[in-house]
Amino acid sequence: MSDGTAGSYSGVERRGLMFVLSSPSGAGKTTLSRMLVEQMPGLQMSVSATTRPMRPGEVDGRDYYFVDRPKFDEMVGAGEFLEWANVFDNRYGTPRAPVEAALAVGRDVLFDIDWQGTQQLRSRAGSDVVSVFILPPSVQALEHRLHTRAQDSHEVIRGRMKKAGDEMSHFDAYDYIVVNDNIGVAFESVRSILRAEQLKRERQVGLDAFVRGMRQQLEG
Ligand SMILES: Nc1nc2c(ncn2[C@@H]2O[C@H](COP(=O)(O)OP(=O)(O)O)[C@@H](O)[C@H]2O)c(=O)[nH]1
Ligand SMILES: Nc1ncnc2c1ncn2[C@@H]1O[C@H](COP(=O)(O)OP(=O)(O)O)[C@@H](O)[C@H]1O
Repeated sequence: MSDGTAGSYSGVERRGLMFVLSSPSGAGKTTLSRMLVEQMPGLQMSVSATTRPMRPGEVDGRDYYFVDRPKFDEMVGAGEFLEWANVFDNRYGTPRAPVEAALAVGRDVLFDIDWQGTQQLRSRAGSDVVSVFILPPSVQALEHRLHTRAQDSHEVIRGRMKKAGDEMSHFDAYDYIVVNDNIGVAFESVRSILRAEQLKRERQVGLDAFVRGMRQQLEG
């Protein structure tokens, strides 16, 4: 089935993009990421490595690669990360190889990373990066969501609420801002952003040849 880009008609691949979602903890990026991967064909989630403990229900290799600090540092030393950062006293990094493999075949990659990682990706990949910052509708809603997720201790939640303001202060470095109040509305916004970015002229490699071919047919 065609995805509606010229590439899928002419046989020329579309240029893959790097789609980044960031937000303060609890604003909904994991939920939105899962919905996107389920509903957008060809979108691949980047699975990060982290030194933080696994939460109930998380699966190693699906949600994160859970590694200890020496292993993480070894990966840093071997240049295995596209970017990495310290977040909430733990380390998080994006493994380079799967991202490069996906982009090489024109697939889009979805990243759930913080503002520091987004900045690093942007400085490496420039206009191939599209970034969206997710805001909660209110501080009360954010705190409520962290408690109802029920996966972190009260102390951890307090720490994350304290850092939410810092994370939010970086909203102005992002291309798009979505307030996640109603999840269906927020999802539709994020999905539309991705779809529009996929259709950007500069991402559709081979348009010249495609249009030239049709013009020749019309003239001949
Ligand atoms: N720079 C960077 N940040 C990451 C990476 N993976 C996750 N994060 C960020 O680390 C923060 C904490 O993530 P997590 O422990 O899963 O908590 P949650 O945001 O409450 O679900 C979030 O802001 C994530 O976006 C990564 O590979 N690199
Ligand atoms: N729009 C929303 N309305 C109500 N609850 C939400 C909404 N979006 C996400 N949640 C819930 O809030 C909690 C935190 O969401 P999550 O996606 O884990 O956030 P993050 O990945 O940004 O930390 C989860 O329990 C999730 O089900």
